[in-house]
Amino acid sequence: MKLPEAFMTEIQALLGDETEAFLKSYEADRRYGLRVNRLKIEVEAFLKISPFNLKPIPWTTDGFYYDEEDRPAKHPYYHAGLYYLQEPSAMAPVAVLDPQPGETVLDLCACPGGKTLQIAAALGGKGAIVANDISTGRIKALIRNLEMAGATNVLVINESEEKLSARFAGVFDRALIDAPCSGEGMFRKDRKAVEAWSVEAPGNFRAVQDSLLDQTAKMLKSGGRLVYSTCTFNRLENEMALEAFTTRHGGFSKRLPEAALGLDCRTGYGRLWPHLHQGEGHFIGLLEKHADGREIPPSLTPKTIPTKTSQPTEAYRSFEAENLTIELTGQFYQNEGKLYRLPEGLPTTQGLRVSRSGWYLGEEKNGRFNPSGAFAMGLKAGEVKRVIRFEAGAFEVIRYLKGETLSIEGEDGLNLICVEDYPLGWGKLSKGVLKNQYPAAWRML
Ligand SMILES: C[S@@+](CC[C@H](N)C(=O)[O-])C[C@H]1O[C@@H](n2cnc3c(N)ncnc32)[C@H](O)[C@@H]1O
Repeated sequence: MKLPEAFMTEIQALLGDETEAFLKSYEADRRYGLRVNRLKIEVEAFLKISPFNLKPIPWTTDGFYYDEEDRPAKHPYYHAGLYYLQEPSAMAPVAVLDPQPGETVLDLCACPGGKTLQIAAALGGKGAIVANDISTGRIKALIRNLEMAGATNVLVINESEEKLSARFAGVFDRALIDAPCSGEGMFRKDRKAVEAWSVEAPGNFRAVQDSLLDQTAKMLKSGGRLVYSTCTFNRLENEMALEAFTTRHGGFSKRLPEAALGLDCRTGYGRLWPHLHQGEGHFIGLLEKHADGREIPPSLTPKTIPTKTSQPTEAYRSFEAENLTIELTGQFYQNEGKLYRLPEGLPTTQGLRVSRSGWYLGEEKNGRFNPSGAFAMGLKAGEVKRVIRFEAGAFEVIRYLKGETLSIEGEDGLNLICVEDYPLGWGKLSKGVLKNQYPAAWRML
């Protein structure tokens, strides 16, 4: 492959003698990655049922290489959200961020959401995530991915970093900036990325990268951790962006990623290279805000989100009593008949463009509550009174995922349809006929 001269000069400066090995890696086939969704299933349990040829990705505890011919996106387990398909080196930034259950985490450039899902799995449903992206068009895919994965504690926002930082000052324990960049790490898997690149490209991204860093600095708590990552190799968008940032903000210091992750840390930051790591490559900087960093003015300390209803309506509660074995707790929000459960402990979002206020439970129409597909995906089989379970290899499961009506035995009424023990969606059974409620947008083609 012909690579741009200016790009190769920078690679030579970074890699010296290793440049040849780097170039040779462009002849190798790309590797494919799958990350087990621990919101749905433990890694050990997944490995027992997985029909794929999996090999561990060294810098993760839940990521695996699979063979292209495995076609995991075609399997019912994919529709059950048991895993997410993600480029292997893209799994490293969240491994370095290392979010903990109960924390409040910002994912500033979140779409389409691979890293948001990884954060959600690490939190295990405890704590809250704000997933933001400037692109209105890309948010839809993010919401769909969150819903299918059963991530219920994510607030999705579609705002600029300036508007966000004005509202979320001092709120986050950890923040991820997976920044827009010149995409040099995409050259091997996408030849069009080479054509789109120009000598000016790295410099063109710096202004937005600097702004994302500056605004995130305000949003972290003292002692909070920031991961800045890109899928590009040049120093201008990586080391130099972070050195300039720490010069502008004295309250931050550089930390090295855990040695156990096996990243190349020779520049003082973490890197994955296609000739050293089986993946396309990534840059990862880890910074910590000093505990004695600038304090947040009291007027900006977070208040709980004000809600139109803090409790769900009668219609929801009667749906719950009829169909579930649990009673949902927490704070709820109802807007134009649509009911959400809010993530906990976040400031008010009034005046911000909120694309999804947490877990979308369903819609009330004419006094009746109709549950959403997202509600089904956030539940466990044991939390619903009537459940229909299909084997992964059963032809009914494919017919259900295609939106077809099925003739099956079971208890009349609303049923949670599962592949084995893992929810896929709802269906209403009446005298042996299952009316399919699988969302049209999620159907298998
Ligand atoms: C590398 S992609 C993020 C990938 C994502 N983190 C994932 O793992 O799926 C960069 C994202 O940054 C978004 N973006 C660009 N400028 C932004 C800004 N000023 N604020 C927030 N997001 C921005 C783009 O729309 C794009 O979705």
